[in-house]
Amino acid sequence: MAVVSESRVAIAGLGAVGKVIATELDKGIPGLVLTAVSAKNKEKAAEFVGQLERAVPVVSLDELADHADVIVECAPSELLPQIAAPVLAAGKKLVVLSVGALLAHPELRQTAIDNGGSILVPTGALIGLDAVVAAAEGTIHSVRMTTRKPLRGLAGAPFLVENGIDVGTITCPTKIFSGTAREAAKGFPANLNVSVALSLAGVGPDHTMLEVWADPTVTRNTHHIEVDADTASFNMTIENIPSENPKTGLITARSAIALLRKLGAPVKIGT
Ligand SMILES: NC(=O)C1=CN([C@@H]2O[C@H](COP(=O)(O)OP(=O)(O)OC[C@H]3O[C@@H](n4cnc5c(N)ncnc54)[C@H](O)[C@@H]3O)[C@@H](O)[C@H]2O)C=CC1
Ligand SMILES: O=C([O-])CC(=O)C(=O)O
Repeated sequence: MAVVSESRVAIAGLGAVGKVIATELDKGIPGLVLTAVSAKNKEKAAEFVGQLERAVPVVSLDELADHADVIVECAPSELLPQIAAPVLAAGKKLVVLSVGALLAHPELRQTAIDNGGSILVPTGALIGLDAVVAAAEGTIHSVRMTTRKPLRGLAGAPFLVENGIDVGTITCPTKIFSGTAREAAKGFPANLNVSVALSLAGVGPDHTMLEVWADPTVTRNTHHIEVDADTASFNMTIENIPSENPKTGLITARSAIALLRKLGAPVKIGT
């Protein structure tokens, strides 16, 4: 019988997403083993990994590639190039949650190509990327997305600060942004990664159109997508329960875990 070796997984960022992924890896996912984490607060991280069944080292972002075959990026978006460059230069796999930051760093794709690395983008907090990727094999005519978030799921976004919008004063559903996924990535780097993932699956960041509503009547981060293609038209909605980070839906970590599980699975479901 063939001996299947385990892939070593490291996590960059132990926040709402990273802690859940680390915990699930520690519980056991066939073919995968957690081997390192990186965190801003090393003492808190050491305490966290100390509670795992199998403690792992807390290392710097630059060292992650030395410890693992697959590195999961779930840190603030501005750290993406620092995390990704050494991983891809070492020809390893990088799972990216801060998808929006990929647009500002197209050089990462070339680093992956030159060194045999790969960038994996999970569906994350969105829905339907399997169908969008399939439709993109033919011709997609249009992709539109509408996001509604409770006010605390949007607070502090650079677009709001730059435009003097105080979501705290909003008392009824209010459209606060209309534009492309590329513009959303700049204006909402911690809130709308999903729109960039959708754009990369389909017609690209300059042709994926987005509306964002600050909505005091919703408690969930809600994303609705509408796709019109030559093979199908479809629209879907996901209502995400916020995690300990109100900007991030609980399903985000689960999507990354499902992607990791699929890496080593003998049967892989979905495009
Ligand atoms: N692709 C998608 O569908 C989604 C993507 N996201 C994105 O995923 C990323 C992670 O999200 P969350 O876990 O909710 O964020 P979070 O803010 O809860 O966690 C980020 C963690 O990174 C840590 N960190 C900060 N500086 C660091 C450094 N120098 N080294 C190591 N760690 C550092 C922070 O202390 C924090 O614990 C964010 O960029 C978020 O915008 C979130 C939701 C959906
Ligand atoms: O969890 C969500 O609703 C989406 C999110 O924060 C993001 O795309 O960055």
